[in-house]
Amino acid sequence: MSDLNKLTLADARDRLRAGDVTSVELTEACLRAIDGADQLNAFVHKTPDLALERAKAADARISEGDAPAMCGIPVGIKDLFCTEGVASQAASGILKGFRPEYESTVSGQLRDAGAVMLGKLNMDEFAMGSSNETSVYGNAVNPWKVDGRDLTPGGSSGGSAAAVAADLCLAATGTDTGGSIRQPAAFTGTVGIKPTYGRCSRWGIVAFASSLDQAGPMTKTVRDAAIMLQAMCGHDPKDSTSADLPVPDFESMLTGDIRGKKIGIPREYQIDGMPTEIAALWAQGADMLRDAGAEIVDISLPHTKYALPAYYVIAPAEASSNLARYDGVRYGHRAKLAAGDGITQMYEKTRAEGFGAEVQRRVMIGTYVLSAGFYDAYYNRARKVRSLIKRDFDTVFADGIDAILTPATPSAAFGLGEMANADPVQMYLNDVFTVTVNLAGLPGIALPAGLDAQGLPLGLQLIGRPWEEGELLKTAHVLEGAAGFVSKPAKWW
Ligand SMILES: NC(=O)C[C@H](N)C(=O)O
Repeated sequence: MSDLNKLTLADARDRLRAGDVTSVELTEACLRAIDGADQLNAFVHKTPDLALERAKAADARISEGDAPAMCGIPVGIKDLFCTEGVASQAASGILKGFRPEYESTVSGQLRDAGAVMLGKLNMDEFAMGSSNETSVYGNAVNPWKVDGRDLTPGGSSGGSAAAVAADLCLAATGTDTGGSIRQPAAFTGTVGIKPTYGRCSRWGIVAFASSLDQAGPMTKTVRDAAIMLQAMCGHDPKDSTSADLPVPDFESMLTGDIRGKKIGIPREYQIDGMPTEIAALWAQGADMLRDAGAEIVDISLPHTKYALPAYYVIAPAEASSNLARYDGVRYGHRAKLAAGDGITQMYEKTRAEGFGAEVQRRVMIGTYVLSAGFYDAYYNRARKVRSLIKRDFDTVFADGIDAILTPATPSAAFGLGEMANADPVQMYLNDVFTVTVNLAGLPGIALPAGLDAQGLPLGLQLIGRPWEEGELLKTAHVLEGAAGFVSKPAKWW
């Protein structure tokens, strides 16, 4: 059977359970697709032998009637997740050759549920970036193209998004610190959900900014996101911020009924220079939800404009602390030393060689804002702003708002090279609609809702109340159905 790689996760699950198809067949179809897609540079470490071994084990489980939903499903894992015995580099030169002896909790949960890892996916170095261009492996390429121009798949989970959009895997893991799941999803016509902070364990995921980082699924449909998220959630005593809360059956919540829900439209997200197509799509999204029986309410989140500067103080501050561990002693790369070099030169040379320019920039910014003379002026201030942003959301939710609708990104996918060489702040502006959600610890989902005039996908974002991913997925599912986005990129790779 050909084209099995094009199935949705839900269809594949149903067909596996019905005995229509085997995990080995699904896995082989994905491995063929991956081998034919080197130009996309999405998979940076392929594990075909391991995948086939796991697929056979999954088939055995399914035939015994012991089949959790993810059993036998071929997936890609972002290079930020530590995977036992398999290269895990966070797309950084400093982790070259690192093969963890342990598995991250989330990828371990997927493995234990029978999911089949096909390999590791490209990303921005240490998840710092919005275009995948800071990767030590070179950037992944968006399967969507216009006028023969290569486009970014977004970042940092750009390899995950490209792989799902190009049907190289049925679904992938991503992580999101300031938009890294939702922006690439929007750029590639795929679905990505960042759950509430604390929903998915961070244990074994290379840390960027620990108070913001969350894992989540990247999938072809909202239903697939519900199924995969279920398998990624749960309490983990190894992560002190992991929530000890029951995980609802997300898929069963996709009832299609959102009558009476109150959807907020925040006026501060109407930013200067927003492309008219994005403004129009946003308005259409609101109309679709209204037509489905929701009430659309204008709301205000007054501190929104301070979110981006606060994020780009807090995230680098935490990164500078987290990345201090890469010193040439414990992990990966160590610089060659000259005669007479001491430990200080070893640190300096190793870190100068091992980290790329964006990572170095963030370590320097982070160190600066945490330094004794500037701590109050920058870091503490940013933390206060963060509290105000969270309070904005608390207020609208207390007023009865169930979810908030915004654009996912301020533009469609841009050309590779277009922003990488510009002022870094231009790149940071990509996160204008997404960082508030991380700062407030809320769940947010991006889903494809239309095409721009050039034929590129555009995404909308829904932001939910804390711990209400099920309700958020329900609303997203209705919006997905109404938007009827079915386009796929034309194959050129
Ligand atoms: N990690 C993320 O969520 C991506 C964000 N654009 C950043 O560079 O911080």
